[in-house]
Amino acid sequence: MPIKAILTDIEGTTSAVSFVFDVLFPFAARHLPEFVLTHADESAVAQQIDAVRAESGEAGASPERVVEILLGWIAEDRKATPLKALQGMVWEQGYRAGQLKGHVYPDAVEALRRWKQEGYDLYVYSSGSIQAQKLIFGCSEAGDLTPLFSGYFDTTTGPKREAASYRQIAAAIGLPGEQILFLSDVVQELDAALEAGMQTIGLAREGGVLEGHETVASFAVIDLARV
Ligand SMILES: CSCCC(=O)C(=O)COP(=O)(O)O
Ligand SMILES: [Mg+2]
Repeated sequence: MPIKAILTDIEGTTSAVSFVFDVLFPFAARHLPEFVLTHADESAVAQQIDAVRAESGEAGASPERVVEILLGWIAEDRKATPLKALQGMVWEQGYRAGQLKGHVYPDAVEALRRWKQEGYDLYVYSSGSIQAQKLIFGCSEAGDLTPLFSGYFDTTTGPKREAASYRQIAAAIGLPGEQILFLSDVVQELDAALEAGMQTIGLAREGGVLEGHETVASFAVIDLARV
């Protein structure tokens, strides 16, 4: 069956790992403490603080202790849903103030635009929150790319290394897995998507092979007719 939709990862796939690690994460680490302490009583933030307490097992953690936990999670690149939600809120301030501009590889911008024009539906699945996904593409160096996308998925659907998450995404998109092509730089994510019946292509931007998956270094060489 032909591919009808493309589901793409962000970090290491459409966008440089260095942008996430050297720009986004340090920005969040710098601004998150004041953001959390200032907005702790607002419901959207309070809800995430409670989720940090639940996930860390520290039910009575003060807001200051919650900030310490969050900074530890940033340092270890933990894909914790409440951290990702709070990072998205902090990054929004940076993007709106013009301090951040989303990095998207030019080959990814070109291919995504072409695929959309050819009639493919495009979706995003990242550990970054849906808010953060809309920001990186909406405030990108190439302009607002959000009109290209038909939907966004994050860890509220499930972890990226579990097949069940991809089954749920296929059901939400309304297509059988075999008509969805998943792009990622992480072999465990590709394995999980394959197990759920999706087609896969690995992105190895520095070269190399993602074992068990067709691997390319750029979106420019992906030929959807051959998938
Ligand atoms: C949405 S940009 C921020 C990316 C992020 O926080 C992250 O953890 C990257 O995860 P990905 O699943 O895109 O590799
Ligand atoms: Mg990735």
